[in-house]
Amino acid sequence: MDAKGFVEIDGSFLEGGGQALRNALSLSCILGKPVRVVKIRANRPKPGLSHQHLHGVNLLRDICNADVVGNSLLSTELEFSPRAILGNTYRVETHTAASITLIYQMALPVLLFAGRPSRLFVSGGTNVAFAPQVEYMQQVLLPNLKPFGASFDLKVQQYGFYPRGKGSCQLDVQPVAKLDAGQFLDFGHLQSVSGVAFTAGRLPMSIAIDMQRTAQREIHRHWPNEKCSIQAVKHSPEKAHDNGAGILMTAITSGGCVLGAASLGEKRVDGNVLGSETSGQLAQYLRKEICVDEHMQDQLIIYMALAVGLSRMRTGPLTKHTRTAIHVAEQLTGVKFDVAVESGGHTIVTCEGLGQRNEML
Ligand SMILES: Nc1ncnc2c1ncn2[C@@H]1O[C@H](COP(=O)(O)OP(=O)(O)OP(=O)(O)O)[C@@H](O)[C@H]1O
Repeated sequence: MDAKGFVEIDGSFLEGGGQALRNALSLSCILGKPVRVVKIRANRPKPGLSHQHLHGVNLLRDICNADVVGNSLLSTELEFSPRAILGNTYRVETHTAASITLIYQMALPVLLFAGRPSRLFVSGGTNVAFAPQVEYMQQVLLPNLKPFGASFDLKVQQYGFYPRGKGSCQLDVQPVAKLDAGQFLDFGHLQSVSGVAFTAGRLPMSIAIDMQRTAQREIHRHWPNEKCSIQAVKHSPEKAHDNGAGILMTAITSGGCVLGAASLGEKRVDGNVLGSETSGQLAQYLRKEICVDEHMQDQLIIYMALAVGLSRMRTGPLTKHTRTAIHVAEQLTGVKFDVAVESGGHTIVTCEGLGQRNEML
């Protein structure tokens, strides 16, 4: 902590993207600790706050009635001094394709420690690159938060894609008194694979069907006896204004693990390629029998750090995002994460959480 009482977080460390900022500010609100984040997104081609990050910062400012210095577009340094988390209804209109799920990623842990239920409307992109697709948040993040005793309800009012955005969602969050420790160690065996392959706008339903068939065929090739059912949909014009295509596949195992893999169509969309890439990614997780997928890893770190008791996850090699999340969580909470690499490339991440209580309830 410096002389002015700020904990300084170096945003260029490891991944050097937006995640260090999101985790630092969420923890700042929950712990009531002022933070200064410097060198924000230093490793990105256009460093500093983008629309998504700026809207997230201003949202947390409103949720915590915080004092903020440096909250402007492309700013590379920010001081954030939170007050109590009250909980309310909030609206964020990004007017861009800023990722709605990443704004939710920042606000969700904070609202779990609010004094009353909250509702959060955000407009922007629901399915955009380098961020969880909204279906991933609903079908993979939500069940992975269950062991912590945390939950939310997420409704999509309108799907939105790059470059125009125009998506909108409603997130409802019930506060918790505390987070329980999460155990993600027992893979068991594969029980079923489900998911959704979608198109929207001018992209025809046949692309969704190609994604669906290829993805199902690949899973059945390796696991002929397990159920694999991917739904193919074309969003109506009322649900999505623009062109978009993507797929999310979710695997559930007998040990209670829920793993996801997702892909998004870019300029030229080949449904067979998207279906094959996504099922290939999921099959890799399943063959390795890991309990937490590559993207869920970093998203669970903040919950493990705050929980009461020992959380453990069995995953693949740690991503830079995860190591960044661990670094930020250790700096702000004082907890220690233990990372053990096992033969076969498994990693066991263990953390005795801070045992944070919700002072507002
Ligand atoms: N395909 C995916 N499925 C699920 N989650 C994803 C996927 N791709 C990225 N994520 C998650 O989105 C987050 C991205 O963090 P990151 O810091 O890279 O993004 P960002 O804030 O948009 O910053 P930047 O623009 O600086 O990269 C991470 O939590 C990561 O796990």
